[in-house]
Amino acid sequence: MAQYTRASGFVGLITLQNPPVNALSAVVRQAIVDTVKIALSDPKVKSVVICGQNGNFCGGADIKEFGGEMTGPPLIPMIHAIEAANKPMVAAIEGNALGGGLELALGCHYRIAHSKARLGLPEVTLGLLPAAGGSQRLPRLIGVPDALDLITTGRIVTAAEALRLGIVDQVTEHNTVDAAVKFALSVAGQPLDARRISTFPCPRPPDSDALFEEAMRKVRGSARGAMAPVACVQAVRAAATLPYERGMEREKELMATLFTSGQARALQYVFFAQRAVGRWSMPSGAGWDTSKPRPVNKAAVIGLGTMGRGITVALAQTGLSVVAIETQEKQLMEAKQAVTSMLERGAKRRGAAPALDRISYSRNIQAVADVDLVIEAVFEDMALKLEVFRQLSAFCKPGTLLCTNTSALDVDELARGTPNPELVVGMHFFAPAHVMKLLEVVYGKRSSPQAVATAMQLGKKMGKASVAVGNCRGFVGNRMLRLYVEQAFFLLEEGATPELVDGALEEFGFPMGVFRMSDLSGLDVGWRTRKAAGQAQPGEASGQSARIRNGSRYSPIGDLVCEQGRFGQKTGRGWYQYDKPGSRVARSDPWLHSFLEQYRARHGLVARSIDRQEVLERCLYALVNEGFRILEDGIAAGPEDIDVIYVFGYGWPGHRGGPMFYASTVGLPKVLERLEHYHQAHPDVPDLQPCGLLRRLVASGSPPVHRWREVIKKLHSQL
Ligand SMILES: C[C@H](O)[C@H](C)C(=O)SCCNC(=O)CCNC(=O)[C@H](O)C(C)(C)COP(=O)([O-])OP(=O)([O-])OC[C@H]1O[C@@H](n2cnc3c(N)ncnc32)[C@H](O)[C@@H]1OP(=O)([O-])[O-]
Repeated sequence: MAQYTRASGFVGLITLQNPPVNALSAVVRQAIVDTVKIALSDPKVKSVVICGQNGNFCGGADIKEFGGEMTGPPLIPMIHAIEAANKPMVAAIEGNALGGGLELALGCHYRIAHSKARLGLPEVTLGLLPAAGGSQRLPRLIGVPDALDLITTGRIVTAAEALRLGIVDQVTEHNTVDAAVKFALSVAGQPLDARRISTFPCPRPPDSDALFEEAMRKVRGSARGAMAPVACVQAVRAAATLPYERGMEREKELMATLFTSGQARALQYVFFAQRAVGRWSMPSGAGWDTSKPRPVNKAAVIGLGTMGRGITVALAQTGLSVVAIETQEKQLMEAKQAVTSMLERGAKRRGAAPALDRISYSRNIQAVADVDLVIEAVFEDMALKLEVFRQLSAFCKPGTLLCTNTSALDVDELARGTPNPELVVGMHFFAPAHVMKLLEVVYGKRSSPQAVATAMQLGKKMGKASVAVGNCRGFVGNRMLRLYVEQAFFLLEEGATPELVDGALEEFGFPMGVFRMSDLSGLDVGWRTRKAAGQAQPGEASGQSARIRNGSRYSPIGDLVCEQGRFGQKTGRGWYQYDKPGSRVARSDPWLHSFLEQYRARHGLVARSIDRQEVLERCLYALVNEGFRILEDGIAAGPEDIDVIYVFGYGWPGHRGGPMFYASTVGLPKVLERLEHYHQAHPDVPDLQPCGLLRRLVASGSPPVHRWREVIKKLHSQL
């Protein structure tokens, strides 16, 4: 819908009305076409202002329409008609002007933005490109380098930066529509040819071929197989090398290759999955719409190691007051310095003032007396955490939420150590905590829905993709990861190399394969977990028993490599070798290859040729299978929860949609058949046995992923 009114007697005012973001649905597009016609034929009207209802200009094309047949007037001619208008068309931009919304504004002759407005062409994040003239008009307006940056990254800019770039003509602190109407009156009757961006020559940067080759090299390097960033470079290149009409044809061609691609569907699934996880629920039935969060005005962080420092920064950047507590003087001073420089760097990037004054530091745990929520981030040791929770329960005011950043310990056991277990939840951040977008909010058996609601709301405030999950060993992310790593170890036993396994996973789209990632995070981290679980046993046992734990196959390869002091980048040796400790460039290590041959010989294992397909199937299907078990156990409410966790916390390529979405694109019957095949080949690996829920979904005709929640709900209601 779009409403037409007159403002100040001579200005036609077109207001987009499609809450919550005024997306350009078919109905809205038709209404724009109609109201623009009315305004241009209204003799009283000298100029026209286009704005959005509810302080939001326009969130772009209606993504919900992409899955179906496109109806209604197309965007491109609609915007052309606005640009060709014989009366000044002024866009009054409040809130968001994104994608087709910014393209609509670029079709106008002038753009007035509120200082809090956000502008951008994020289509690439949806597996698309700006296909309503954005890839042709933006380079003509702001130049190729800045347009390339915005279009290939999908970066959203503030009004201040948009003014500096030349995207908008004016920024106002006051009512934007009033300012736009006043401006529209001031330009009434002025010539417009010089304001029609599509007629602008596109400034050709010196040596533009080199610039585009460099841009292409860069996006291919970071895209990890994603098609859209590459198409975005090609579209902007068309703007720099072709006349506008031919550039628009090229834009259309490129968009056609993307629009129906699996990658675009996967990224749009991730977009809606991110919104779906915000509508969280617990097995009790309580959820986002029935649980009111408690207000959090002041928070505390206990333990200022790497995680504690990142969490302190993430909290302070929300505008909250934070008490940062570390009992050791030296660590406290070091942490203060680290937090200060992280805040200053972040503020510089955002062009804002660092929130240094929001943080107070203390060595005394009693400083938590007036906070609303505490996040504990001390060393991963149950006895230590229980002691901290005991003290917190003594010093915190009634009702203070006690959150733990543990990544592996039992949240219920921690809660049992306090007088109010209903106030205890896990807030599992990912390193670096002020950068990584994922937050697992872990509810225990006694956690109150209000505690979960509060943690989820705080997560959203920190800009996190927050996912509510049940308490179990490894929660969701790490629980699935164990199966993925285990298969990688087994593949080494059977003849693969770290290079082969990592090559297959990186070709799939992961930023790093399992062994390069292990070298980065430190092999000793996993070793400590395996030792704590009683799996890793010292020394080199030989024979079958060395490779069996609790009746199942176990690979001691990782333990044996650690016993050599090879912990990865930090020791300069791990699965790969590095020039020196701390360096990041991995090189194949002949020592590791001969170690693998000797290991196989000692255990009577014969290496066989393994291809990339088998690597993918074993590592990814084992992880997916555990995902189905997690859904079966009710630890995660739906596939979207698992997929958001893996895309925003474990480097799963967004253009593959996440593990559960990926399984649905491969086809559940295929995943089931392959798991049965590998379980038959490896009967000593019970985790390869297909999960009952997977069998059930296949038996019920493999419904599309967005319908799995129903099947799961029915399954749980029958239990
Ligand atoms: C031709 C052209 O070149 C191409 C092809 C395009 O234009 S492609 C499209 C390009 N546009 C985008 O990429 C912008 C996408 N949107 C956002 O980034 C954010 O939404 C937001 C604008 C910054 C607001 O954030 P928010 O945190 O305030 O609210 P929300 O929870 O996110 O959103 C509130 C509700 O609105 C829904 N929604 C948001 N944007 C939408 C859109 N463009 N289409 C359809 N629904 C949308 C969203 O699913 C949610 O629904 P529900 O969950 O309540 O049912």
